Amino acid sequence: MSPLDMDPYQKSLEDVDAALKRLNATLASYKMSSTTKPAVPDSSNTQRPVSTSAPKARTTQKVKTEAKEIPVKPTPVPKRDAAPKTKVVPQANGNGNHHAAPIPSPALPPKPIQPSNGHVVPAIPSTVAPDNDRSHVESISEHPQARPGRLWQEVLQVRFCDRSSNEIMLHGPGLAEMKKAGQEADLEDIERLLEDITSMHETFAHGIYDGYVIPSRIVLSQKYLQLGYPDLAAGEAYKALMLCDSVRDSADIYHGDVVAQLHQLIPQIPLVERIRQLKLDVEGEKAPPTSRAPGEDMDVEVDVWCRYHYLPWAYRLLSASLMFCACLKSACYYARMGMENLEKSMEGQRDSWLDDVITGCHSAVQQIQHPEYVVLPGDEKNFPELGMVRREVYPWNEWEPDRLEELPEINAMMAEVAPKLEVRATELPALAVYDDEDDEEIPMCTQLGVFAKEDIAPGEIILSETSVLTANNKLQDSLCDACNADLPALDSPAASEVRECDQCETVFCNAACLEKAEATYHRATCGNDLDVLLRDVPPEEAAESLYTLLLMRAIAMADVQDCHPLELDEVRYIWGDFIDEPWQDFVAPKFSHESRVDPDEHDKAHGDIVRTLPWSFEHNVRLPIQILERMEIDPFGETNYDLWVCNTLFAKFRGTASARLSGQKGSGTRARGPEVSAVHPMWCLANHSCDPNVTWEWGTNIELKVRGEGVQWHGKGEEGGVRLKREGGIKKGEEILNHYCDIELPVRERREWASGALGGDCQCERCVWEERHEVGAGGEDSEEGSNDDDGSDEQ
Ligand SMILES: C[S@@+](CC[C@H](N)C(=O)[O-])C[C@H]1O[C@@H](n2cnc3c(N)ncnc32)[C@H](O)[C@@H]1O
Repeated sequence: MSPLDMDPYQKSLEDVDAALKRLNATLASYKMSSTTKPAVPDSSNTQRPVSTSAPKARTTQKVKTEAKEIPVKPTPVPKRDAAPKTKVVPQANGNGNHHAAPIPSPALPPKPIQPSNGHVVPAIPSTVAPDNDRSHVESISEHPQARPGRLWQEVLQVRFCDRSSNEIMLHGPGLAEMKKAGQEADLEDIERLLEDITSMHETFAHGIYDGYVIPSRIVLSQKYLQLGYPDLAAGEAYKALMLCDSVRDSADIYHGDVVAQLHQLIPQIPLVERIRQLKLDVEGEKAPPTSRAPGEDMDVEVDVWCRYHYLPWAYRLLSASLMFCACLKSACYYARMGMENLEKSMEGQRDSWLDDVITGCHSAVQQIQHPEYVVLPGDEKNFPELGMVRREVYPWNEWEPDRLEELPEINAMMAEVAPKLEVRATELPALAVYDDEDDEEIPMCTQLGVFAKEDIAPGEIILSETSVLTANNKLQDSLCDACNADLPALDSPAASEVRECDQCETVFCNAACLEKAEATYHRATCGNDLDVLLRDVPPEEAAESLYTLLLMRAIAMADVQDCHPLELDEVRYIWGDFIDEPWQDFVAPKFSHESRVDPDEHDKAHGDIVRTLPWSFEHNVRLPIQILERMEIDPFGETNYDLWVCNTLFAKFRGTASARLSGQKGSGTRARGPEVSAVHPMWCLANHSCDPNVTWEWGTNIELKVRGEGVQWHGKGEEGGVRLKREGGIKKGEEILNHYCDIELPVRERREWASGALGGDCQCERCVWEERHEVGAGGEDSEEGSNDDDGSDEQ
């Protein structure tokens, strides 16, 4: 067959193969000559790029120090008896080239991708099933998975610097600004970005190792950033950084997979560029390769592409995204790491992005004027770390149910715990978007509420629910791990009922709780030391860590029950106080120098969308990834636990999880923040009022009890010298009104307490009246509340 008869694709493959062979020969000769040069240090030289480990030690595998790596925990041996699902848990392997036998993903038809030329081309196909040894990969024609499609081209084009001129390129190919940066965005741009994000999620979910392709993570991070999700962008950039880190460390659990993916990707980059990069590396002696084993020609390239293109992008995206999310301490930390890395690799070259991030963070700190929060301008280690991000049903979230359509299912669940109650749609003030300074009418929204199906007498318990979606941050085993009830005293008769897991000694209040735990979550957490991540935290972090512990339990439940975490009964019907703003109002973020250095511009990186979800790098990125790793769930390959899923879970837990101080009642000990928390999915459908008709109590079960009588408050008026109040008991059709705060407090304190759960200041009749009258009376609210509420609990 003459070359003219050949299919042009086949022809180009052969050309590339021939060129590769020539390249290998050239490389071999370079290597021969370079071994004679004493100036080229070996892989243990001081040029080894700094570890990207987060401010705290990263994974369960090892703690890295500057001088040496100290193994602290052997690779956990798989211990679950349940068959693995679609996930593949990477195994530590020493040489980095062998995988645990992967269970292939179910064969899903790939989604067609619309390329820019308008022709429908096949979707990015999944990577072919890996062979056991991929270190020999040298020829692109052996790897027919070269992927067509615009998106894959973007992945292939990720570049950071032009190494021939030693200059930093102004923009990576994926970070072209939207057509109308700084203005209402072009809907076509948005649609394209959303399609791309969804396609990438699908690729990560169904391609066996696609989650390990570093530039794919970078492109996804860039796309999130363009759509005003710097929180999600930070998550992807952090993952890219972890993967880059693993490339340089052959003992890292991800090393084999990441290197294998780069072996497959790099041959798809134009040969002329590959050769230029390699020649610069070999001739330049600027930054000798670090992770190459003898005879591994391809690893030279892997190292070069990682170090000069992927790693700098990961640092840029991570530090800038964290700054946009007001996590200033970690933004500075990663910007400085990025600078250090770049200076080593590129002879003192500086990156304006990273410089801007440092400037932007310092300016932001100077703007913070809080009497209780004083940070010295240069004290980066104490910069603030908590921001707010968008709280929404993400456009690609297919798990959120239409609760109005699924009312029959919800009511079937309600009937099991509260036979006299039913769930219905109701109109509520939309507090999260209401600004009472404006004095405008409060916008209303349709949500769910709980109603009586019949007349109910005072004192009756109308709902009794248990849940294993619980958490406590006490290190001592004084609570049942499943229901979080206090364990009986050792000398009490009930002590004989207490049970222990025979593998890990976790304690349960009785055999039923042990059984329930085993069936619903315990296998995922048994013996993997998850407690140490989050328990016994300082009081100021207690509430935050409880939400993360709830997240951990939800992940364990989904893993053991083999479902998506957003599908869990305990989670599915919970409303996360999402704010769905129309995309028409979205303002395309700018990525200019000004938008980075000026803190007033940082908010605009969120697309001018209302933000109500508290967010921190530690609790929303680093800890969730650590939790997954400890549960032996692959954070790169298992997309059910993506960081957007974690954000959605956090949104659902905030405002619905009940919390209490365990064992504090009358104990006389100093309060140290909430220690126990739980999500009861039916209980939390009842709305709040500061004049409630029920009280609640939480021990083993959570219970709603009908009040004997209502709260006495001035606004109810008087009749014949007697103050009026709500009658005891509940009439058929009446709404069940719970309370999310201590109703004996004055209005301002009640509002402050409940605002986290309500999304804003309570506007119930009592609050509105008391606020109005308090103002006239110099803020005094001397009214006495009913004692019917036990006041011991909080939500
Ligand atoms: C625990 S859930 C209650 C059930 C919720 N309505 C639903 O549809 O799932 C708490 C959320 O309900 C809404 N909510 C409850 N009580 C409210 C009130 N008095 N005023 C305004 N919104 C209320 C807030 O959006 C709050 O975040």
